[in-house]
Amino acid sequence: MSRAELDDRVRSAIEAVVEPELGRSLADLGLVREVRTGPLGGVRVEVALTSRGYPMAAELRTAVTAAAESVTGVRKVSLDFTVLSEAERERVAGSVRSVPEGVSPARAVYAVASGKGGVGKSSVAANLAVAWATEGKRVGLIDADVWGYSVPQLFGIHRAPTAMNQRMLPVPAHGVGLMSLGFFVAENEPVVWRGPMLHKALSQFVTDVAWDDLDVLVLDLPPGTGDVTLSVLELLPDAALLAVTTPQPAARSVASRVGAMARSVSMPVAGVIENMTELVCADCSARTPVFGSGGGTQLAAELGCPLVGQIPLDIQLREAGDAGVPVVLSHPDSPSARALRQTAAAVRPVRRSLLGRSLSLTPVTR
Ligand SMILES: Nc1ncnc2c1ncn2[C@@H]1O[C@H](COP(=O)(O)OP(=O)(O)OP(=O)(O)O)[C@@H](O)[C@H]1O
Repeated sequence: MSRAELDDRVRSAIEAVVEPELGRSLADLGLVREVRTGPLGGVRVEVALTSRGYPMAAELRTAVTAAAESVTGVRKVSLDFTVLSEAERERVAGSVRSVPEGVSPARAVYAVASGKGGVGKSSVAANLAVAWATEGKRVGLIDADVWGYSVPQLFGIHRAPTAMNQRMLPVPAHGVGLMSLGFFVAENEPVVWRGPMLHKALSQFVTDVAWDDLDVLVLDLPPGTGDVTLSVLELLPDAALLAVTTPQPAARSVASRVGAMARSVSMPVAGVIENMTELVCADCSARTPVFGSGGGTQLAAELGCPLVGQIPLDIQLREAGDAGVPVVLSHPDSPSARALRQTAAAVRPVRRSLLGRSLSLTPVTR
């Protein structure tokens, strides 16, 4: 094969790599500056980064190097990064889109809620998002749990999002685009904002973020039935509720208030997820219902929706959350990861009834 042919093959392989922040190929974004192969299978590659402090350089280096090395005849890859000029950056930024106000950024929107804190709502939301992403869906996750945000920790991300064309880019991690108030505050700093400011922040997370044609948008709601939940419903009227509870009667009865709130604003309930269903003994397979049993089934019956999943108590789930890699990725064969994947497969979109909704239609009289 001639050097020119090898150059072409390496260029095609590299150009197919997807730039993680914008979710588009390097060819699309025009970021591959140079590919030059030497006589002994050495390749010099130059790729332009979209900004000086580009946060995904390590990931991009790994992906570009692997793509070049996958071409037969390539022995050694040397990759240099440069940065787009202002004019080039403006061209790329011009293609950053966001959804117009009032239009849903995703085909399905699920608001994950619980009656009280600590039942595992955020862990479930994070793992469902990753499970859908591993199925090939384009998934976004908004951490609407503004006072108790845990998405940065669960995904191991502690940096602010990149801004482009006056839009924030979702922070990519483990295949999911993320947005969280936690990305904007120093670690452990309390959030003391009140209702209207939080509503504004959430509305920016929906309309000022470049969510690009998502299949699924997951919202991790704060526990309870407060203002933030109502704000979310106002901003994303097509959201369907996924109610998380433990099997305990007390947890179920608080969760049922969330269901009642959803009904009062005509929000459909896509399902109930029972978390911490039982502890499975690693050595003897004995199952212990630490938090009692029946809560999920009863809540589903009360809300008139399916029980879409039962997730066991699993130390690997807790460890994975602490390590910043959701359990469906870090321990895919663990009991909780299996149950979470099954749950993701069982959730079906539900449409909100048009009854009682004001439609933006004007009747025509002849
Ligand atoms: N099935 C499970 N097995 C083991 N540990 C779990 C399970 N589900 C959640 N946990 C652990 O329980 C703790 C609380 O979980 P998580 O933060 O997801 O709950 P939450 O309902 O979102 O809480 P909050 O509303 O306070 O944010 C975490 O340490 C998490 O790792």
